[in-house]
Amino acid sequence: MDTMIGVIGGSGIYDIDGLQDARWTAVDSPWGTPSDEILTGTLGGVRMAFLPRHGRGHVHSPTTVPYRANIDALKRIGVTDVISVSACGSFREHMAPGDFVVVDQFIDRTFAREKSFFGTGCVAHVSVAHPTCPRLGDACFTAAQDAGITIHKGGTYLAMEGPQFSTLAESKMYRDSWGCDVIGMTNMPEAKLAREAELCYASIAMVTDYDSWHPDHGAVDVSEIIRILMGNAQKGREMVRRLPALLGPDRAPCPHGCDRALDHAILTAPDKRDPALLARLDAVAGRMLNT
Ligand SMILES: CSC[C@H]1O[C@H](OP(=O)(O)O)[C@H](O)[C@@H]1O
Ligand SMILES: Nc1ncnc2[nH]cnc12
Repeated sequence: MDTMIGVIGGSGIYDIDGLQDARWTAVDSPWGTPSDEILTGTLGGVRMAFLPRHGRGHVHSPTTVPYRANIDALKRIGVTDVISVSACGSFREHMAPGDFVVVDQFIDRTFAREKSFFGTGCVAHVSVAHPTCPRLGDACFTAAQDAGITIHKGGTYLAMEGPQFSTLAESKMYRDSWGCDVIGMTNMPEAKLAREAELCYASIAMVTDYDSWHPDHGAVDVSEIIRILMGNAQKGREMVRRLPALLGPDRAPCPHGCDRALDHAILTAPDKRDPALLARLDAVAGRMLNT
């Protein structure tokens, strides 16, 4: 199978550079309109796809990002591996603004979003015990180190609904009681949906601030976030540029089974399945439903 690296760019990242044969293409999805057109091309002989999570011009809020359409559209055009790059606040002194974190766990506190491709007429339960792909995360870690970025391996991301930042009490609870390392508003349900779509998913959190717990930093200040974000975005592009050489054009099955997540997940009996839902699942779950 050919590798196709899909990059979902968060706040501050609305394109990537260096792609050969770059073109923005509208992709139709039965799950709605994706956040924007998708920028496709090749980098070092590997096919690439880039989707700005909030759309060019930052149109979608964390709540209204069309997460299902985005993941479906990426899978539909052949993406095999998804790298999410996101701005985040930090709960750890040593994860400083400007640093990157390879996220490997999440606590999902979002509540106003569609979180599954499945439902009445085709019920499925996938495991998200290990919600990210270590193979992909390791490649990002190496790429970032090669680019001279300070990057931390492993971290728990608290996904909040937003759009407001946390209260001081919430910030302290997430840090002290819940053991979270970083906080953002978008990686859930994105990571869960990627797993349902059998896509390898790695999340790189780019620290912009210390949220509100830090005694020396006080409240989160968007103008300061934007300033840090500009530097982070350039570093994020440097990391992405190095990924094709590390992942290569030929893709073996994922050693962690991300691409087989649906093997034992679908519960609804074949004769009870809703044809309309099955039709919408053509890209996400076609491997399981067309047999
Ligand atoms: C710009 S501050 C808040 C905003 O930034 C993050 O977005 P993304 O995860 O897409 O980089 C955060 O989750 C909030 O949506
Ligand atoms: N402190 C914070 N909380 C939530 N999302 C963020 N994105 C960037 N900084 C953040």
